[in-house]
Parts: sequence; C-alpha cells; structure tokens
Amino acid sequence: MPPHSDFSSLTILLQSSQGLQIMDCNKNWVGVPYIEGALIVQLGDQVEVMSNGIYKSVIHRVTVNKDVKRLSFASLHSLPLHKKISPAPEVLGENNTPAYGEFSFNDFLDYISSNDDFLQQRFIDTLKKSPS
Ligand SMILES: O=C(O)CCC(=O)C(=O)O
Ligand SMILES: [Fe+2]
Repeated sequence: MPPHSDFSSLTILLQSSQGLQIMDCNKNWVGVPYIEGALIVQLGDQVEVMSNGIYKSVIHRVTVNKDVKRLSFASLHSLPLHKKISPAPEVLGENNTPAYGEFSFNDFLDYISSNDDFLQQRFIDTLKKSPS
C-alpha cells in the first residue's frame, strides 16, 4: 500500500505480521513491530485539522513479501459524511489563526474521485493555509 495518511479521526489496526511502516519527523520509514494481538492506534487527518496541527496525522505505508501471507483489519473512525470539521477555537493561538480550512468527509470523497493523482498530493495539504 503506497504512502498515505488516513482521512479519519482514529484508525485502529490489527496486523497479522510485520509490514506497516510509519514516516518519522526526519522522513525516514520506521517499521512498526509486530506484537501478537496488539491494536495499533493512528491519528488521521481529522484530528490534525481539529487540533490545528498540534497532533499530526501519521503518514504510513505497507510492504509485503512473497513468503509471508499478511492480513490486516483497519477500522477507520470518522465524523459523519457532511459534518464540517475545522480547527477548534480552543486550540488557536493568540492570533486566532486557523492553519487549515474546513472540510467534511464528503469533500474528501469528492477530492479523491476527481483527482487521479490523489496519492501524490495529500488531501490535507490542500486545506493548509500556508505550505509546510
Ligand atoms: O495494512 C495495514 O497495516 C495498514 C492499512 C492502511 O493503512 C489502511 O487501511 O488505511
Ligand atoms: Fe492507512
């Protein structure tokens, strides 16, 4: 699975073997260790926007190999389809400046269905008021 962040608020994941990798703050790929029965919890784009970037949605990818069969169960938890999501006023700084525009899950679906290269540009980057 190519690099992406999840559109959700929270993703809860169970993997049957190693394969998930996350990108660290130095843009290096780090393997998530396989621990039998462990649930992996990832923050998604909705939390990054609601927290005005205090919490980052994790960029991740999955690698497999021909020798080991791998199953994963990903449960993505999201706000309702048309609910508008924007930075919470409580977390805005002194300047009261949101770093992201508002969006709904429906806006995300429109974006990926009308952009063939949606894996090249993350949806959340289109919401940022200034490039990072
Ligand atoms: O298979 C995995 O470990 C991750 C799956 C995933 O990233 C996703 O479903 O969004
Ligand atoms: Fe994912």
